[in-house]
Amino acid sequence: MKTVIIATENKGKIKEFKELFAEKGIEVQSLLDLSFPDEIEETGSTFEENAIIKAAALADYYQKPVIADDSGLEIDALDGEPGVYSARYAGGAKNDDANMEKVLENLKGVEESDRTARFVCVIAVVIPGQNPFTYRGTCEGLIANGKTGTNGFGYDPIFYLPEYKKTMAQLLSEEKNRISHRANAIKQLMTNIDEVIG
Ligand SMILES: O=c1[nH]c(=O)c2ncn([C@@H]3O[C@H](COP(=O)(O)OP(=O)(O)OP(=O)(O)O)[C@@H](O)[C@H]3O)c2[nH]1
Ligand SMILES: [Mg+2]
Repeated sequence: MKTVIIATENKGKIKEFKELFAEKGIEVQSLLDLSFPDEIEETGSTFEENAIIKAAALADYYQKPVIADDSGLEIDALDGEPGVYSARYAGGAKNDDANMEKVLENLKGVEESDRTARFVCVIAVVIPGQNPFTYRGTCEGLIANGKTGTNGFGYDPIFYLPEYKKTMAQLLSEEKNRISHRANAIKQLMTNIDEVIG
């Protein structure tokens, strides 16, 4: 079976990458399967920069093609926050519940029509000796007034999809994997996947 290395330690992302790549008969190896020795600092100011930083760190070390996902939530009423800081919005350790509480607090009193937001997923591909390239997928929705649903990860319980009348966390994984920002970016990546898995 062909294998692709993904420079992530986020279990929610890994599950979705495994599901979406399994459909193509490709196995996924993540930072949870490898013994990469360093902590990767996400010092970029865009999803593209951070995704390239993560993929390049592993591609340099293993001398193999590597992909990475940098993603997050952009809320229009908060000028695009939490954006690249989505994982650590409430500070310190990554805590999905604290992050969602902070978003809900910051949007108190904001009317439904002004609660527009999108998930963004940028996938970077770094092949040793070549210029990196990226793919960007998005998914539009609204920030709900509270949390609903238990599937998915991150901000999914407060991300409402008017078309489905459900939050992202109420969708089955098959449904999320058809419409999500990550699914959208992976679809674009698949057009070039032979280069990445050699
Ligand atoms: O509800 C959500 N559904 C999603 O589908 C989703 N995708 C991303 N996010 C949020 O954005 C952060 C990414 O930050 P991020 O790209 O730096 O990843 P991370 O730090 O969690 O792991 P790594 O890949 O860097 O190892 C994550 O932690 C989440 O809070 C999502 N939230
Ligand atoms: Mg991260």
